[in-house]
Amino acid sequence: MSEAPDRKPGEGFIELDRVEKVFDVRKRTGFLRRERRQVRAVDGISFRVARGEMVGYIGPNGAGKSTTIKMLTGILTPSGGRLRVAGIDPARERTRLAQRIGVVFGQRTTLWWDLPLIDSYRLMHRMYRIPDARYRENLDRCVELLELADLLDVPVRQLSLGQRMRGDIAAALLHDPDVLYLDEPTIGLDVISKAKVRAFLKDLNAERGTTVLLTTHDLQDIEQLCSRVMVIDHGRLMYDGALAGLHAAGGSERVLVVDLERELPPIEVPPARVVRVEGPRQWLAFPAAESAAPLVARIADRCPLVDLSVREPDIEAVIARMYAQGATGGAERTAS
Ligand SMILES: Nc1ncnc2c1ncn2[C@@H]1O[C@H](COP(=O)(O)OP(=O)(O)OP(=O)(O)O)[C@@H](O)[C@H]1O
Repeated sequence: MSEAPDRKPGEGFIELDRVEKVFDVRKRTGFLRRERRQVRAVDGISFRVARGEMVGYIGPNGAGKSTTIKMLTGILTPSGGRLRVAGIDPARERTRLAQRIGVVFGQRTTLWWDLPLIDSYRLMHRMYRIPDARYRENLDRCVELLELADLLDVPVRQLSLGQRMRGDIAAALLHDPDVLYLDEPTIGLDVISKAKVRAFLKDLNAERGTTVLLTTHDLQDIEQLCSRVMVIDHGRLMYDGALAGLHAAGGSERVLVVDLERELPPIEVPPARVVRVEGPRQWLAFPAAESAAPLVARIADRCPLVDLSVREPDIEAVIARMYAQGATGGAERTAS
């Protein structure tokens, strides 16, 4: 990163202090009647993210994730509280902040639909006034690591979802941002594309110290990329800590699916338990916070194993269980 840090070590690079966002919504309730209602999308959230951290920001639909990200980019102005990114107030200095942040919305593209990919990059080169040498260097690096060389002359509308996503990630990084907001970057991607995107983000964070805030419904994104996860629901921060702690708080389980050479009685490998058997295939539930490797080794030791896969719990289920157990007190950090 070329710019000097704005914050002293230990201070938050992204700082939210009791941030709120209230929307006024008007709903037609009769021929001439309209009802005014307030939606508290973000309800007093406080957190700090240090420079170089990679943090997952998760929650059910409508929890307030996108609203938070929009306030962090300056698209939306908070209704209350204090918010700073790299020492900048996003709503007041949106243009200055734009030089420091990159944003990828998985469901939308920032690329020009009808233009070849490279033309979008050339336009961004000018829009962000990126020095030529820096643009070249960043572009070459992204093209190599995101495997974009054969795609540069292809119009964006002809790219597959996975290709387009890699193109979008490169676009967000050409100006060397210190912070990257990723909103569902692996949504709809196949296993190979997901792995490529995750590997790239990991390298980016390790080599450049880019601070990453990641919104996703895919727990594997979090597991592979983030040491810390924040859970938001109804606009409030419900959990802030390690993913393992979240699993433990919700008592959530993963499922190991094993294909055996032949039909066998249910395998006994506590604490895992067989939850389903269909011919030579068995499903074993085990605590999500534990590694699958020792379990697989124990099964392979005593059964003729042909194939296996691990199914992750979905985020909604983990959060629902966390509520059911009233376990938010298990958070490693204090949630507001
Ligand atoms: N511009 C708006 N006007 C009125 N209400 C809004 C607006 N934007 C969001 N909301 C409401 O604020 C709440 C939070 O929405 P938000 O999009 O932040 O949730 P989310 O966590 O990103 O959900 P998802 O996972 O579905 O994208 C929802 O109730 C939503 O309907």
